[in-house]
Amino acid sequence: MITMDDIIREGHPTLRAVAKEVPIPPVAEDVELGKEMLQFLKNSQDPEKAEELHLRGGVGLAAPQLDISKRIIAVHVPSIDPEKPESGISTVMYNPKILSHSVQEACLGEGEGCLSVDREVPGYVVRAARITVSYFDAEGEKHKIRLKNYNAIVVQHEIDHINGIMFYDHIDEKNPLKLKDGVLVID
Ligand SMILES: O=CN(O)CCNC(=O)c1cccc(Cl)c1Cl
Ligand code: NI
Repeated sequence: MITMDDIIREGHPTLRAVAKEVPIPPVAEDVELGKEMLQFLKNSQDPEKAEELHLRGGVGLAAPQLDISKRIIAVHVPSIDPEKPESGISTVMYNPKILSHSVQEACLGEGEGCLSVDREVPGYVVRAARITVSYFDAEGEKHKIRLKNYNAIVVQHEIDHINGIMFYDHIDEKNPLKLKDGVLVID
């Protein structure tokens, strides 16, 4: 079971490496890893389990954060609207790839956090508001999906991880709360 002890922190070189593509269909070890990454996210969002296991909450996780330099990410973003269960996303992506993205940009009003960063880094992380992502699932099936708003932001944060990019690389140091016109602020 993955716990916080398995997560490497900033300064560890693996967080700055470009991770390697995995064989498709994923081998058993990579399938198992994906399952454990998704379970970690679910545990981290369960108040009892999170307390019992001392987990910080997370909506995404990338294999490099476990010192595994492979292009595997997991996302578990519950839908905020029970009437629209499809508005959340819960999946493991192998070799995810952003095929295209909107010109329109977006950021989270509260900024972003990272389990590999043991400090608050204030500032807007401006990303594409909408993305089209292709990825392979645990069975080796290819998917092509369009994401927007919070789901799109989270997947971009995770794909950054497999490219050695940290969320604060996107923050304008001189003026972290600067917002260009037209950037959608997501709350
Ligand atoms: O790489 C994944 N993590 O570090 C897990 C912890 N961070 C989050 O869940 C998180 C928090 C805020 C905004 C975004 Cl986009 C994300 Cl992803
Ligand atoms: Ni992160």
